[in-house]
Amino acid sequence: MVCIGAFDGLHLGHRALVRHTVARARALGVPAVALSFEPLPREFFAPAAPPPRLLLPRAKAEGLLALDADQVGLLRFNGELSRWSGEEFVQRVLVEQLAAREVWVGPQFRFGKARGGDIALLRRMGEAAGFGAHEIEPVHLDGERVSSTRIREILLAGDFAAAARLLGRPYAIGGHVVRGRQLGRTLGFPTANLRFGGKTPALSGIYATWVHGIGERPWSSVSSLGTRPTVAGVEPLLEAHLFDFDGDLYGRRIEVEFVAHLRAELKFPDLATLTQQMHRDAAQARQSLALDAQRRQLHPALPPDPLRASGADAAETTA
Ligand SMILES: Cc1cc2nc3c(=O)[nH]c(=O)nc-3n(C[C@H](O)[C@H](O)[C@H](O)COP(=O)(O)O)c2cc1C
Ligand SMILES: Nc1ncnc2c1ncn2[C@@H]1O[C@H](COP(=O)(O)OP(=O)(O)O)[C@@H](O)[C@H]1O
Repeated sequence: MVCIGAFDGLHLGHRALVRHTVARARALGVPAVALSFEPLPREFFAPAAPPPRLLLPRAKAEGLLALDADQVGLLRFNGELSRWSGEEFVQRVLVEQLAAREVWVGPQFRFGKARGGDIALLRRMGEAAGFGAHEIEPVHLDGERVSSTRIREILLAGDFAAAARLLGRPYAIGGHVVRGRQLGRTLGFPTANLRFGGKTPALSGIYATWVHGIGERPWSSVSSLGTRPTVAGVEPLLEAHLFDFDGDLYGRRIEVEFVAHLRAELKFPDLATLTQQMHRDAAQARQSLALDAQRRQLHPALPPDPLRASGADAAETTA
């Protein structure tokens, strides 16, 4: 049993597809395989200006496993794969490599050279090769289709509550804490830094955040996501300053959950001016988080996140 998709975000639509595939696999007593591509085809074709990503590759793979897929295949999307026709893709991957019994895809799924392959091709080749091909119904919320594009727009607008409803969990980015220039501590704002490995994050700015993976409870924090123009940075980084925390986080796996957008990233004339602003950001973040904590107590709306494992081994997602 195989499902295929870009799966960026693992939103409600993706989850419905994977869950359905897993249920069919269990019914037929065969393994459930979730197939995706890395880089995403759109990243491969636009290396200079890659489209923003909701989910990093590792988070995607972990998220698919957390949804009970038995195997996750991330096909390396390179020059060769990009030249395979739809027919070649079906023959080589689905028939020869995976011997699929059934293949499930989302609405409007396209594959193969020039996006020439579609559900009709899957059905035609499936009849000849002996596998079934099916498309799941699109998932709607509030009268609109759930899509990665819609979620990117909502995140950019800073509406994290709406994004959480479409994702089925709060938006978060996870990873291992790396060393930076060790400047933060001299400003009074040490920050745990996460990198994006050449991917373009879907967000930019300063945020009130909860950090998961430090203790039992989410840790209140203020985070900056951007290239740090004040210190002539280039690479995008997510930096979380944890309130009332003192300890070594290098190498630790954390997950940063976004709660509120505070402001855009700016280029300051000097570090003193940046630091003054960071104090204001911190005060604002504490306020937002206090409100968020209250709201959650009153409306514990979201179900437990299957993508968020316990503690430091949390899935790298929104994840
Ligand atoms: C709350 C907060 C707000 C920030 N805002 C900006 C900003 O507007 N512009 C900028 O260039 N860097 C900003 N930064 C990033 C700092 O430049 C960075 O944390 C500092 O250079 C320390 O870097 P280091 O972790 O490599 O030591 C911000 C960081 C935090 C924690
Ligand atoms: N309150 C805190 N918030 C975030 N990191 C902290 C905090 N206190 C100590 N640290 C540690 O300090 C490191 C960040 O210090 P910083 O001077 O910004 O160095 P770097 O440039 O390497 O990120 C973090 O990776 C973590 O190990």
